[in-house]
Amino acid sequence: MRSSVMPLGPTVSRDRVITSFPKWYTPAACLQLREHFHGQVSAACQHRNTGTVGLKLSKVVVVGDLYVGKTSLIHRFCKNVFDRDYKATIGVDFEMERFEVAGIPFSLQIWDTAGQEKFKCIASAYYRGAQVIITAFDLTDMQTLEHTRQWLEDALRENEPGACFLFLVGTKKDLLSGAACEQAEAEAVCLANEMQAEYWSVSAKTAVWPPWPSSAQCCRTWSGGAVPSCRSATGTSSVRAGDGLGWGEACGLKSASTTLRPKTQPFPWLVALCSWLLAAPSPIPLTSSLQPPCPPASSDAHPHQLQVPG
Ligand SMILES: Nc1nc2c(ncn2[C@@H]2O[C@H](COP(=O)(O)OP(=O)(O)OP(=O)(O)O)[C@@H](O)[C@H]2O)c(=O)[nH]1
Repeated sequence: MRSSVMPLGPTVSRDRVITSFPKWYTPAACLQLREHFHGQVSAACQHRNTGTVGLKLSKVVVVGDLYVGKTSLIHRFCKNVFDRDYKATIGVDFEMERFEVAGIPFSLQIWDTAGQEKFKCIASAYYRGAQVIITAFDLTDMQTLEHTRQWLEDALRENEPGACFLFLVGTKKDLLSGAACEQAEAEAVCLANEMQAEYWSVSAKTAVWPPWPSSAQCCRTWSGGAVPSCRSATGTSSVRAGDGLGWGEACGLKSASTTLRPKTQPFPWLVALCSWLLAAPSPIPLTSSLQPPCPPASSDAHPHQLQVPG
């Protein structure tokens, strides 16, 4: 994983100061548990001794079919605007966002790539050096979900194996509801598990986060990096924890009655992304964050919840 040191810049805006990480979108859609944070990172955050983890700049590349809403997503996040008119991205575009995550100055360099075939050649030149690949698809057009495999494959080809954190993001959540939405999300969660990506459904239009999608209660069995299997389930008993490799641990499924807490952060999935990046900062090799995992702070550990003293 590559990372660069940034010069100290202006202070970040208040909504970019993150002191606790959000819960998963669904348990089945999440890969990262609190105990997966490297012990050194947790300790640095707890003591606000960020010198040990450094200032971070991370490159995020957003890929996916044309018209799925990549630009809209980024614009909502960076500028808090939504444009109903479609303007195709020509080649690539990029935005920079500064954060303070758990006391650590942190910058995301977000690359918006064109979905149109004719620009693919230009866009793919920018895949290299990504720490995060976000593969986006349109929840109302399941063909775009099928195409995410190819987009991801292309983006991964330009990067070192195992060097990127992956997200699968379903867009235009506001246009879909009920059974159709549940079906689309269930399929997407399965694919995300296969890709070893974290899944989120989002809407750039409403920026509102949906209630708990009960149909997405997929169980995940994961054994030491093998491709996970995925199937519907209503309970928790069939979940088998991974073999101690950290990322592979099953996701603490709760019963179908569990409800997603209300939105507390405008873009929890991007905050989740920060938490991933923070979990394995560059001075600490990624592999060392896998074993041994640092002990959970409490028995009800869940993803993205590294609390920092206020
Ligand atoms: N209702 C709704 N429409 C959306 C949403 N996100 C994007 N759109 C619309 O979908 C169209 C395409 O959005 P873009 O963000 O330009 O899509 P893109 O993936 O960047 O497209 P390319 O640049 O060609 O790759 C636009 O008309 C947007 O207004 C959403 O969350 N809800």
